[in-house]
Amino acid sequence: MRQGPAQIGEVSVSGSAMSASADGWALRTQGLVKSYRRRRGVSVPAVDRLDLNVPAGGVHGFLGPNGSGKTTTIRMALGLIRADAGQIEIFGTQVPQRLPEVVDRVGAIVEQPKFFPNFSARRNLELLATGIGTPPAQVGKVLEQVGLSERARDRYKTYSLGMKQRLAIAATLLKDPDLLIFDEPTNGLDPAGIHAVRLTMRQLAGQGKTVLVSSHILAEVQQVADTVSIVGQGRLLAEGRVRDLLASAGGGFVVRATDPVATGELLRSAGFRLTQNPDGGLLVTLAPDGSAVDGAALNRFLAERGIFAAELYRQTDSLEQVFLDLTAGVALGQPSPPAPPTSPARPPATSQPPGSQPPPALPSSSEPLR
Ligand SMILES: Nc1ncnc2c1ncn2[C@@H]1O[C@H](COP(=O)(O)OP(=O)(O)OP(=O)(O)O)[C@@H](O)[C@H]1O
Repeated sequence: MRQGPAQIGEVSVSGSAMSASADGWALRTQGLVKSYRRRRGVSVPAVDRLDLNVPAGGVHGFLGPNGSGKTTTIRMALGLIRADAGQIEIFGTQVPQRLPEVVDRVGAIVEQPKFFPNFSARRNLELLATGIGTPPAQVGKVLEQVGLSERARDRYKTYSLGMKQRLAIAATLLKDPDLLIFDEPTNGLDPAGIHAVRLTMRQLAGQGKTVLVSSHILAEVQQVADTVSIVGQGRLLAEGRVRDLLASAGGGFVVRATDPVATGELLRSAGFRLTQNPDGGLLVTLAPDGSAVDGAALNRFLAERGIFAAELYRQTDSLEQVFLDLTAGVALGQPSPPAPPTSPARPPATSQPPGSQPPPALPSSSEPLR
């Protein structure tokens, strides 16, 4: 980082300068760049001058559409691939240069880990624990932490997808890390599985850990994250507390119809922007002309096509809407909007466990947000 660790946190919060220890941040990147070479030798940036600030403690959502550079960023932070430029710190320690110093404080699921299908969950974890020199007693503890104690003796191959994912989380907990990095942990899970993983993430945060969770489903992470970084095309679009970002959102309309698939297709083909509402129904966030949705016009549009919504109501709280506002009118796959001005970081005042205090402020969301 440009600032040495001692300066990290020399910031102004509510008008008063305060300093935070380097541990005030779990992970930070500055000017991070990674390009991949495509056919004909053209280099395309997957991560583009990314400044990421993940406060220590709490759940931090790393959000953005498919292909926005989340996995690439995570892989660089874990030393799995090399950055072209920029810097990364984990708990104030520069990585990958000094990764061995912090590696034990980090647990990550980037791809589905391999477990032996015919071994029980407990046996699989015992093998892993032996491999990394963790006391076997830790196995029972991590199974308890992810709510798998009851099924620990069942064979891995009999596990549901959600249980497999929770076992993967348990594996990352064996080292009792301070920072957990989960790349799209709810991919492919049913609502019950998603709920269980969410609950696990909240519980881990409650124990003072930092959970960095990436997802392309903004609405889903909105329910579990204290703070988020929203990226688009490799660049930071917004960062801050979820509640601050939501306060800036324009909202949309939720439509509940008897045939949500057909209704969704109809709306999409007419040019409406929509997404799945986390509590059910379709969340229509933008009218075909890119303007805010007019509830009466939406109702009329549906009725004229023989669709009578069982419910249609205004929904104001949506990170999806924040994202759409930030990329206003710029369709995904188009050039990204200019990067937000780099504002000085606002790290937590202390490194207390997050469960005991509200999430710390992040770089001002008022800068990148309108
Ligand atoms: N090994 C690779 N070689 C070439 N291009 C790559 C490679 N890995 C990723 N990319 C490209 O880099 C961009 C960012 O991909 P990345 O997987 O980091 O995005 P993501 O935000 O994690 O997406 P998703 O939500 O789909 O997982 C994409 O355009 C992708 O096609």
